Amino acid sequence: MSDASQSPHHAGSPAPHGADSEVGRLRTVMLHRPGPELQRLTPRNNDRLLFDGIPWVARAQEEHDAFAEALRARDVEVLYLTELLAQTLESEGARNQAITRALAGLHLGDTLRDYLARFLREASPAELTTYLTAGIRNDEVRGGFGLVTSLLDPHDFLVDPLPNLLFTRDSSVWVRDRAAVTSLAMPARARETQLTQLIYAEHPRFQGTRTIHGWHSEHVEGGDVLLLAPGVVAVGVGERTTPAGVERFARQVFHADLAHTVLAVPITQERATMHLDTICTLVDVDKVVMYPNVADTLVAHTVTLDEAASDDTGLTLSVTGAEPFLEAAARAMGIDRLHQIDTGLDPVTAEREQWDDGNNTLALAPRVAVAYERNDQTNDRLEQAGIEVVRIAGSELGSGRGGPRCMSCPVARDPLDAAGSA
Ligand SMILES: NC(=[NH2+])NCCC[C@H](N)C(=O)O
Repeated sequence: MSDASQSPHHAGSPAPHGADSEVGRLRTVMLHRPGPELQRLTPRNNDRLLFDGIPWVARAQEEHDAFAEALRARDVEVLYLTELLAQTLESEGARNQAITRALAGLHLGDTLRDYLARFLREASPAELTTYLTAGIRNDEVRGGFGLVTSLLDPHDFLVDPLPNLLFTRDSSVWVRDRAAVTSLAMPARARETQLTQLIYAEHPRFQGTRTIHGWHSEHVEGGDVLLLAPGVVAVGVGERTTPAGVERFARQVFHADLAHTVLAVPITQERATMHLDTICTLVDVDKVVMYPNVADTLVAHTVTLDEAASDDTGLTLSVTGAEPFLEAAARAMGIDRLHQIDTGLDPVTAEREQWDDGNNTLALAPRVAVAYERNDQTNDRLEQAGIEVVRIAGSELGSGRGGPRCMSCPVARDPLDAAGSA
C-alpha cells in the first residue's frame, strides 16, 4: 500500500495529502462557505436544486464560519473550495476548460454560447469563480440577444447555480494518496465535479496528485464512500451511487492498490437515505453511529480481487452474497466487532434525528466528532459511549439536508498506525 508508512505530520510542514480512514487525526479539510449560489434558491426551484427550504443565507454563513472555527481551533487547516478555484483559474488553460465545460449545455444555442464565452473570458478569476458557482440568469446577460434569449424565460438559468457545493464531501473523496473525482447522479449537481477535477488537475498545491474515477464515469458520490479502515472501503448503493458505479470504483481502488476490500452496501433509494453517510458514520476505529431503524437490515456484499483470475488484460472481482453489514465490516476490518451507537432511543426520535443528520458526524480523531447540536439524543448517546462531541449550530445549513460530514472533504488525515487500526 503506497502511503501506509507515511510519518505523522509535524507542525510547520504541510500535511501530506490523503486519508486511509474516517477517523485518523484530521489535518486539512476542504469546505465551501455558503455564498451567492444560495441566494438563487426560490420556492419554485428549491426542489430541483435539492434544498428542502430557502436558507437564510447570512445565518448559514455565520453557522458555517463557526464550523470552520471549530475545526481551526483543533489545528485543522481549512481550505475553501472557491479560493482554490479562483487560484486555479489564474491559469489560462484552466479558465478555457472551465468556460467550455460550463457552456456545453444544449440549451444555449450558438449565439448565446459565443457571447457568454467571450464575456467569461474577460472576467477576473474571482468573477469567473462567482459565475461558475452562482450561475448566470437570462435577465442578467447584456448581449448575445437572439432567438434563445427571446424564447427563454427571463428567470431561466443559462448557467445553473450550484447551491450543493456546500456539501464538498460528495464531489471528491481521497482514498490514500489519490483524489477520486466523483460522478454525481443528480442533474443539479453534475457540474460540481467539473470544478473539483480542475482544482486537482491544475492548482499548484495539488501538482502531481494522481486521481481516480472522474466525472465521466459511472455514478459514485462521496457521501456513499466510507473509509472503514486502511484498505477497507464501504460504498453505499442507492439513490446516488449506482451498482455499476461501485463496480467501477472497486476496480479502480484494487488496480491502484488502495484497498483490499470494498463493501457494497445497498441503501433505500429515497431522500432521507440518499447517501450511506446519512445513516452511518465512524466515530472511532471500531465504532459507528448508526440509524437504528436500518441497523438490523443493512447488508453488504464483500468485493475482493480474485488474484488468480486477474491478469494484465483485466481484473476479476469476487463478490459474496449479502451478509449483515456490521459483521461483514468487522471481518474486513480485522476486528472482533464494529460497535454501533444509536441515533435516539425510540423510533420516532431516531427518525427525526436521522433526518436532521444526527448520524452525519465528522471525526476529527478517534473518539472526537463534530455533530449538529440539535440532535440531543444522538449526541448524548455518543457521549455516553465515550465520544467527545464538538457541537455546531446547523439550523440554516441543514436545510440542504447535510451535516458536518457532508460539508467537509478531508484532504489530509494522519494514517492510522498499527495500534489504531487493530
Ligand atoms: N454526503 C451527503 N449526505 N451529502 C448531502 C447532500 C445534500 C444535497 N442537498 C443533495 O441532495 O445532494
